[in-house]
Amino acid sequence: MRVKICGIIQPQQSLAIAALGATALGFICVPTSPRYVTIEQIQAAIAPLSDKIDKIGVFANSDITEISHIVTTSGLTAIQLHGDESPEFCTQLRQALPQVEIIKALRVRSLEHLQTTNNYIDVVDTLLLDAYHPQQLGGTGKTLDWQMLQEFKPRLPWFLAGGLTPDNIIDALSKLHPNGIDLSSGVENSPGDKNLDKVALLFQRLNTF
Ligand SMILES: O=C(O)c1ccccc1N[C@@H]1O[C@H](COP(=O)(O)O)[C@@H](O)[C@H]1O
Repeated sequence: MRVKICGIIQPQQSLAIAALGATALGFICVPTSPRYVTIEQIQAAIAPLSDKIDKIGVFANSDITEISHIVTTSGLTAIQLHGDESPEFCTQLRQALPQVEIIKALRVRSLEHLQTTNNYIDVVDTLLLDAYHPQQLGGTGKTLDWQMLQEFKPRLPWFLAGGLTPDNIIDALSKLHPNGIDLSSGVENSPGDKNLDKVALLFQRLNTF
């Protein structure tokens, strides 16, 4: 299972989190986020990492020129689209960056809204489900209604996100079977400052599951 730790700012934490077992690290490229990182910060955080670690840039409603510039200059290997990007936008992004994994995040508002993931099946590689928050785009610590996801079995691999912590992860995985999990605020001291003890506890619990 893929394990993504998102919202990393400090280069030394990226290496430590990869060493603890993360398969993917996420970097927030959304300027309004308290976890926002510049291209230079991403380069510094990525430099010591092995090629086996996925380096995912998180964007929300950015244009293709900007995404392409950040991805190609920073060394990111995947793009997470966390805004209101349409399937047509994803198709155009794929044409611009054919080698890069595209992950479409959906901030799920309802069971009906969840069905919109069907529109992305042919145009992205991976789906990600996060909780809806009326004021914030992500990193909210809010959990999804896991019961609502019981029947979610898309044709694409998917990440479960939204309010996951070392304390609720086993409960989540006993109810749902995502291909990956994504944690941010549930393993940090303050926005962007990850708590390495919580990350270690997460992997300890995952290893016994
Ligand atoms: O973390 C942020 O600040 C952020 C800002 C804008 C878009 C997405 C963001 N983070 C994403 O939020 C989810 C879940 O976070 P949490 O575990 O509930 O804190 C995750 O996919 C992050 O990539």
